Amino acid sequence: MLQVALDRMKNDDCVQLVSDCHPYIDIVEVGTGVIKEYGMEIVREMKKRFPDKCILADMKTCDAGKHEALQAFEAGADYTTVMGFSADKTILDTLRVSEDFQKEVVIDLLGITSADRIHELKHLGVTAVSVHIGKDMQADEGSFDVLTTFINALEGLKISVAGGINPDNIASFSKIKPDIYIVGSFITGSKVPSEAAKEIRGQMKK
Ligand SMILES: O=C(CO)[C@H](O)[C@H](O)COP(=O)(O)O
Repeated sequence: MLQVALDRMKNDDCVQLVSDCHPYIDIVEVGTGVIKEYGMEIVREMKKRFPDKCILADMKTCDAGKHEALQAFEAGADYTTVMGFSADKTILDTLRVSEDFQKEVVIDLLGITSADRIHELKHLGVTAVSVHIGKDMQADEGSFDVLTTFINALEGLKISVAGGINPDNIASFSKIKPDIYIVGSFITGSKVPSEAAKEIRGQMKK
């Protein structure tokens, strides 16, 4: 699946971009910064406007798990994100809320460097993770080592990948056999976002 990440964008531009890229995307990610700007209202609006798409609220929760998971799911999100380094209780609380709503928690592995934590997360009941090379880490080639380090530990999990994915580097993300490619800047920063989304879709097939 292709998840388009809406980051550093205005409300109307988010709506326009999803309308333009509609045939090529499966999941709409309302980025953390966009949520900080507009609050849960933007999640509510995206679900209302695009009921046929899955909506991911990139809450990046790291504490107060129950409250933030409730916020996301009550606003209509199908997925919410929780940081992998959070306390186990935070993760368990969000998983419990997701069961009540029959929605999904995606654990963001940003900042996790040891596969041991992935085994612990599985033990807690986590089923979906995002292997994420952060915006500020993308310049450091060493940050991409996790793609190799995590391969065995990821077995059995639903995997998303993110971190500056574009047609030139998508092959290096493919080696961990992701279920979901998360693409932000390459699509949102493109002159014709629908063409960029179509191109990524083509690369995903390859
Ligand atoms: O979660 C994110 C930043 O924290 C982004 O949504 C994710 O990294 C995808 O965006 P890009 O393709 O621009 O890296």
